Amino acid sequence: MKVCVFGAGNMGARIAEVFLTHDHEVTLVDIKDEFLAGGVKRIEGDLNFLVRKEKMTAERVADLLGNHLKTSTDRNVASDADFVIEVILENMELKKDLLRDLDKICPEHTIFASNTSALSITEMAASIPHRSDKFIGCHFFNPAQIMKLVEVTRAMQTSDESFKFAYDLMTSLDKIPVAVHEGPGFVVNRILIPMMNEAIGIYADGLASPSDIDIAMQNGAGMKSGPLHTADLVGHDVNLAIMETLYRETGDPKYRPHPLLRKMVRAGWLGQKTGKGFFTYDGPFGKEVPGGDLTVR
Ligand SMILES: NC(=O)c1ccc[n+]([C@@H]2O[C@H](COP(=O)([O-])OP(=O)(O)OC[C@H]3O[C@@H](n4cnc5c(N)ncnc54)[C@H](O)[C@@H]3O)[C@@H](O)[C@H]2O)c1
Repeated sequence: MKVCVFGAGNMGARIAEVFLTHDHEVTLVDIKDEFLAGGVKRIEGDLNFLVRKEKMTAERVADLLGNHLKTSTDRNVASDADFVIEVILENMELKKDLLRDLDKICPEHTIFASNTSALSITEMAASIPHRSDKFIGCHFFNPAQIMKLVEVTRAMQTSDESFKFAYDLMTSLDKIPVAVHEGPGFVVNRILIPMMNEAIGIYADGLASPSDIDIAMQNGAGMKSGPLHTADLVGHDVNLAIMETLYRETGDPKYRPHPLLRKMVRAGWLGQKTGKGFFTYDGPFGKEVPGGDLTVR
């Protein structure tokens, strides 16, 4: 199947990798060549890791990267796509603008998906009225090449055929799909992101260091990764956008983004992707530097 992934960032590159390693023809699209190069580098790094672990041969990696993965900065490459998934910034207007263009570019049969964390699938579907039945949320989790869950989220307009197509497609990618209806944050983020926001508040109140908050939740609540490490992995711009969506959509003050989360975004301390968040990393997407807990409130 021909798959176009829009957005070569944190999530898009890894979603492209999942399709690639399951024998689809993949085109990764972003607005700048440097972003595409960064995405391809991450895919290459993951596949070479599999070679070192003897889970993939070097020949297969060369074939996948050389013959089955393309990159482009031109939206028109989606003109023969069977499936497109948008993985661009968490901004409704940007997403709608892309979808309206793709609606004109793609063939009639193309199924459209969004990897949005919390925005309305129904509102996105409504922006492409004559194809809204073919629009669905496929919410992968971070890191997408490893995490099994995909929330397959129906817009009010999504047809049963499109839902079944997406659900079966996710199963064929060795993912565990769950069926979800439209709602801010869907299932996981409605629980997870406010919990991270609370962890940020606990730190800002001076109760414990970032490391100790995570150790507490790992060993007291059975979490594999603590809330602040997870928040750094997701990216604080994404966390803030999700909290704002939950707050705006529900009007419930329990979803108010913590002011420190806002400050982190303003400082550009977005977590792993910029090399600094509640922990310090040796560069963008780098390894954690021991003892690098945030000390500013
Ligand atoms: N970060 C996470 O843990 C996570 C998890 C699940 C879902 N998501 C969702 O996935 C989406 C992307 O998040 P991310 O963390 O990968 O963001 P990111 O900032 O790492 O990447 C976004 C990419 O989209 C590109 N882009 C922007 N406009 C574009 C356009 N018109 N066409 C093509 N590319 C464009 C940007 O240049 C950037 O490379 C968001 O909707 C986010 O909510 C994120």
